[in-house]
Amino acid sequence: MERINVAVRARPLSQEDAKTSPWRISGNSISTTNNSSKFDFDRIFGEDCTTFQVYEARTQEIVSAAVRGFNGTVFAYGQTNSGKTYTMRGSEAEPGVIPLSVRDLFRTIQQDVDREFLLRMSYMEIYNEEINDLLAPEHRKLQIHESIERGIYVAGLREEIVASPEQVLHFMEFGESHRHIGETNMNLYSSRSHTIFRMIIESRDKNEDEDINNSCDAVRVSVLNLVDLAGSERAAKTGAEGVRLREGSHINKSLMTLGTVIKKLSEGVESQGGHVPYRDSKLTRILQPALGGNSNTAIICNITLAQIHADETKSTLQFASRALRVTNCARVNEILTDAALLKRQKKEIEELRAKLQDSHSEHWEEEILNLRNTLLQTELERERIALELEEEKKAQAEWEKRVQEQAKKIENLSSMVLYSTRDENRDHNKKGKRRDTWCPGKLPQEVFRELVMVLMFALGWICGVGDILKDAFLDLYGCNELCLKESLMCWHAEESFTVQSNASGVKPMKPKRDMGPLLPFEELVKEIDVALDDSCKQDEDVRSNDLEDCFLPAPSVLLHVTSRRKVPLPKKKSLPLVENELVEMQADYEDLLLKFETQRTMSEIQIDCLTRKLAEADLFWGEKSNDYSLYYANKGTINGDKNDSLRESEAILVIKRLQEQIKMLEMERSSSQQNLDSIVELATEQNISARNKFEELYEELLYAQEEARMAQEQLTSNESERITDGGNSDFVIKLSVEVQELMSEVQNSKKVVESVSSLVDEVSKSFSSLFDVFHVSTLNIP
Ligand SMILES: Nc1ncnc2c1ncn2[C@@H]1O[C@H](COP(=O)(O)OP(=O)(O)OP(=O)(O)O)[C@@H](O)[C@H]1O
Repeated sequence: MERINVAVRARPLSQEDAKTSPWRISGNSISTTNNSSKFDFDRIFGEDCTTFQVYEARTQEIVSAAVRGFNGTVFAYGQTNSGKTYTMRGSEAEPGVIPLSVRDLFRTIQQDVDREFLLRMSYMEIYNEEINDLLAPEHRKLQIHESIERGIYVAGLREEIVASPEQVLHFMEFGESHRHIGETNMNLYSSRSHTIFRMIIESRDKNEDEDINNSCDAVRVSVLNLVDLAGSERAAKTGAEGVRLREGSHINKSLMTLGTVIKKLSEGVESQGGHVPYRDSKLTRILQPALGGNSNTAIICNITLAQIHADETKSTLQFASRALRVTNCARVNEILTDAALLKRQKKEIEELRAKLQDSHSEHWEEEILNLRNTLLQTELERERIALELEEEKKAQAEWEKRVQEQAKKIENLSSMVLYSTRDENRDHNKKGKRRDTWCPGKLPQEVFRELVMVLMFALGWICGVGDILKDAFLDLYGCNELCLKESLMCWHAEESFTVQSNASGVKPMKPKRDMGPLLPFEELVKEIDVALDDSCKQDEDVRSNDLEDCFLPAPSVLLHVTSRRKVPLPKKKSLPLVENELVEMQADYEDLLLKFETQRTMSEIQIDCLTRKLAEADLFWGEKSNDYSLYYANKGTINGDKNDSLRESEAILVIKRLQEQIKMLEMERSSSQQNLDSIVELATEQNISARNKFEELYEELLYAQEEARMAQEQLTSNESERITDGGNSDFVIKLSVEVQELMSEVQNSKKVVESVSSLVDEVSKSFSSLFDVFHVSTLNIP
């Protein structure tokens, strides 16, 4: 965007006018002497300035830009007799802007060796709102047209190809001779029309033929308008009457329209979508591109500083001030030759086709396949987790069953021990019938209980489950742990047994027994036999002491009552049943211990596994379930005896929760599946529609290609005509429009594909996040 350049040129004054001038110029400012008005411009040229200086200031640059392909317009504006024609056309003594521009134009072209130029010129006037061709005087009342290719143009206006400045000036002289000039009171040679001198500059790169694919095959076409406007005038001053009055009326009217257009543009009406009355006059209509359009524009406002023309000068300065606020947007005007246009369109079609193929549905099919694979993997993962959960549940049930069986066996064994002791009591009762004892019935039971306890503990110790058997025994017989330890101490004591009886003060009778490895079951049985034998002997001793009453000694004491080993006659008579039971017990115990050990190992492994998974589940559900966290946090305070049952409860609880999780995940997965199905369906529909669109576009492209080929053939045959009159331009324009439509359709299709792509991306992201949640949840499933 560039502002219109506005310069002011004041014509020389007579000495009298200079004395009375109300204006004062200071730099680029002009003001009235009483400071009632002040204006600033890009440049103000005083009466001493030459036309060349005016030309140099801005017009020279515009001409240079025109050679490079930018449109340019320079026009002189001002009241009549202010020096517009003097500035634009000049004289032999002082050439005006037009001849200076023409010479500069050719000079610049000659310096550009890389491009070849074709220059044409036209010269027209707008007289009484009629356009006359000054190069072809017979061409009058020409009409203004507008087309995509040429923009606004005067139809039928002659354009002479020129090759030198002299040729241009010659045609210009010819045109001037047909211009309407009339005498008024103010100007002997007053311009009665607006004249527009136009140079059309075409150029193309000289290397185009060498490199046919080079983008420089475009032709630049720029227009340079140099306009000498008729001056605004007041009939009272000019004394115009009749024809002159009518001319002045048209001049003023068109200048007023120009002023209105400049005013609207300076107010930004056009940029706000408002109406700018370009069509109200032929002048503004022809100059439309130069006013707020595609052109570098400069206005030279000619003024006179005489007192008598102060109002007109002020009006001109106001117009110039408004013009300062108008901006244009000049750009290089590149057009393509028909062949180049076809070539470029072909290239664009190839690019579009490549883009279409790039965005082919294979990509989406691949995406859908990936999504389906992901879904399948998720399904497999879910099934695997469900199977693991099922196996875990089975293992848990089996473990519970084994624990129950184990408890039942322990119970059965306990009952067997009880029955055994009962039978023993019965045997002793029988014995009691034969002889008196100090404690009939009591002693064998206690002794037997002690022995069984020791036996169980020893076996348990051997098998590594002493603690469990100890607990079972303590539960069965209600002994305290101290008692059991005492027994064990005595059983394995290194020191000689000491009789602890207060009543009899029994002395040590058994020698030291060396501390050896744990006894096998047979030796334990022997020891039991010895103990029983000793107890029987003690019975006899007690009886010999005639003790009527008895006290119940501690089992451990009774075990150590005597160390004498006698012939075990009584034992053989009293303990056959016990021996059998012991054998059975041994077998049962061994079997039980084996099973128990196996189960215990399995249980420990399962418990470890469950504990680990519970810890993971705790991590996952810790935030969601405070109750469970609290429960789990308090787990450590639970007695060791109930660890297994608690862990079992925990495992059941976790399994239930995990089952709920799985149900939720299955629901989520099902909803995800539905979403995915709908998305796949949508994507498939979009894909089909994109394919259809592609096929349609492809057919249209083929059709366009065919048309292009035909056009090329036609153009080849009419190559000579094509250069001068652009006979196929309409067809090319039509083809260009069709290609534009195709491109827009392709763009639309791309947008559809992009929208589908973004939709699939979003779904993929949501599915991915859902899968992550699912995956994290499955990590917590035992
Ligand atoms: N800067 C100047 N130096 C010398 N003479 C000038 C200058 N400007 C104008 N003149 C003289 O003033 C007279 C009027 O100038 P000119 O015809 O260019 O005015 P104009 O604005 O074109 O008038 P109109 O609008 O009536 O055609 C001419 O005789 C011209 O030589």
